[in-house]
Amino acid sequence: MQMNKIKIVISGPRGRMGREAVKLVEETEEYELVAVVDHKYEGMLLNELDGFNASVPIYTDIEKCFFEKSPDVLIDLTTPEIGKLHTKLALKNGVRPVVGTTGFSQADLQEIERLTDEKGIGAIIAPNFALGAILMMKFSKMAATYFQDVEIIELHHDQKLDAPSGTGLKTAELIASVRDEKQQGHPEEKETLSGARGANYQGIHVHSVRLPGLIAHQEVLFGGDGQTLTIRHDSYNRASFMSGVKLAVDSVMKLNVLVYGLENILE
Ligand SMILES: NC(=O)C1=CN([C@@H]2O[C@H](COP(=O)(O)OP(=O)(O)OC[C@H]3O[C@@H](n4cnc5c(N)ncnc54)[C@H](OP(=O)(O)O)[C@@H]3O)[C@@H](O)[C@H]2O)C=CC1
Ligand SMILES: O=C(O)C1=N[C@H](C(=O)O)C[C@H](O)C1
Repeated sequence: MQMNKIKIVISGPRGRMGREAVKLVEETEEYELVAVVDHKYEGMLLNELDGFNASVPIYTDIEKCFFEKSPDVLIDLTTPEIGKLHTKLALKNGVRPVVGTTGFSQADLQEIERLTDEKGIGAIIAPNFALGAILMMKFSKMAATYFQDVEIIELHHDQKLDAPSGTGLKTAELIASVRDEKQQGHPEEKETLSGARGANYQGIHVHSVRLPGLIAHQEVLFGGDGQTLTIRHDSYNRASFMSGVKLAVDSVMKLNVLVYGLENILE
């Protein structure tokens, strides 16, 4: 009996994450890569570019791609502005988005949720696909019920466009959901150098480090009476994100709502 494959379009295939996602889709028997979306190379085949084997068309017009290829799922790994646009266009065209792209605001998430509800199809926005990072966030939320004082340090490569990272922000949101807002540090503390205390999400300070040599890392530091607890996760390559991409693609086919964060579907 012939299996119905999940038809997938990847947006941002030449990027650091996009290349890994192309490999994942090619290597997964139940998936079919039907096209890719880029902002250049219209009309070419992906395997005409260095480092690719897949003989699928490259589109620069995502709606034309959806119309001609009727995919089930869009995997978006682009930039904050393009990722938002692609997610909305996917939903408007009945395609289920799996979004790794970060830099979405609360207003963006609300608009996307409104679209999923209107269309009755699922979407997944995952600030981090790495299993260990999802556990780091879950453990941090758990620890925050015992330790109210916490600071987040996220560390990334220096080509990253958004700060704080999607993971840093999501971690702050999860912690804030289980603790009362509080001001940390001395009530009269003053920054003598602007930004010294980092960004502030409901009293949680988030510090963003950008350096060559790094990939994706985060420490969540909790302080209590005479003790600290540090929860740390490190991604040393982009393959670390791919089992989460697969989980998201498989899950989105069964959803009819927006899921923001893989912690909501990880069993
Ligand atoms: N959720 C997760 O687990 C992870 C999320 N990310 C996020 O994924 C996103 C991509 O990261 P990364 O791969 O490192 O970034 P890259 O910069 O390596 O890749 C982005 C790609 O998108 C391309 N692009 C730009 N505009 C368009 C467009 N209009 N249509 C299609 N493609 C376009 C870029 O092309 P060009 O280079 O020519 O501009 C580039 O090839 C980021 O938002 C990052 O934060 C990253 C890692 C893990
Ligand atoms: O840009 C990256 O590289 C990453 N982005 C995501 C984020 O903003 O949290 C996930 C991971 O940290 C890598």
